[in-house]
Amino acid sequence: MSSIKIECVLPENCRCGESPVWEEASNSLLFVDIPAKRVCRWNSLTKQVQRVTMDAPVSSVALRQKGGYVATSGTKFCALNWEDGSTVVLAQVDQDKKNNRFNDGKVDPAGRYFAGTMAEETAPAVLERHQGALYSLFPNHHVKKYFDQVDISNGLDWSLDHKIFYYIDSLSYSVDAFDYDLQTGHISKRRSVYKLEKDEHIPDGMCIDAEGKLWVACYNGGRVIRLDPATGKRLQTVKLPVEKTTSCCFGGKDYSEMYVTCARDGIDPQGLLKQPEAGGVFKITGLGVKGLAPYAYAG
Ligand SMILES: O=C(O)[C@H](O)[C@@H](O)[C@H](O)[C@H](O)CO
Ligand SMILES: [Zn+2]
Repeated sequence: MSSIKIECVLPENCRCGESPVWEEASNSLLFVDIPAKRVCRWNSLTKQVQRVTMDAPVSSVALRQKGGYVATSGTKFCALNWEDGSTVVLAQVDQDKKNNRFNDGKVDPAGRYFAGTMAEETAPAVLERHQGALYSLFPNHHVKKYFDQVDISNGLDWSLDHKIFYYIDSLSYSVDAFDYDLQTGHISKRRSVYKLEKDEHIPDGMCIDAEGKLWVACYNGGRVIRLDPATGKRLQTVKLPVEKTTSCCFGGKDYSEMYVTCARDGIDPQGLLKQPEAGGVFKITGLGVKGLAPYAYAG
């Protein structure tokens, strides 16, 4: 039996931390603080954080094969030059929906950048429904729209054989799967693989491990859960000392550590006394399972 250890490695006080991504080349964790319009890079060796502020809420960040990063900011897919903080717009979506912004995003095994949108929230999980859509940015900067009517587009990842795309629309309280065609980037045959239980609250960010099991961060549930998408069973629950856990990824040596982001917004002063580390970045060790390296955008 492995012994699980959970520690807050960075007390960043994120209003809404999200999109943790491990960058092996720099031994760093990238993540965003959405309403703070900030992309952060925490060096796990020096413990130093670098921060770049963008001009709109930034909801996800990903590696780029050419160097630097890509990010979703407002309703734009952008390239981000880390050295000088400059951005270049690669594409824009939802131009007819002024109140929309991107939410979670991730690069697929072929180098396409997937990300979905949502209406801006007036409070956590309070928003105009069915305004979002799911998109991907191809390496040639062409945008493909998959479907709309999304409430809160959230966690996403691909199966180890690249034949399944897993996806969360938070307010459906479901983790869904689609057949995936890696060659074309097409998805089909949507089905649910897991419905959240009441005390698990809202499914948010998600990542797959090296055994093909899914890890889902439960917003308001203060936990990450491990699911077997083949059987629809929950295999494990790992509780954290903060309630608004938003997303998770594997990183560190051989991707044997899990990093979890969380939010501080929406917790009253009384609540913050009980969870002073809300908005920090957490590291979980001793899970006994590894993750995968993130893919980098190919455009
Ligand atoms: O982290 C995200 O993905 C959203 O942008 C957040 O706002 C929360 O998920 C949401 O409030 C709960 O559903
Ligand atoms: Zn999210």
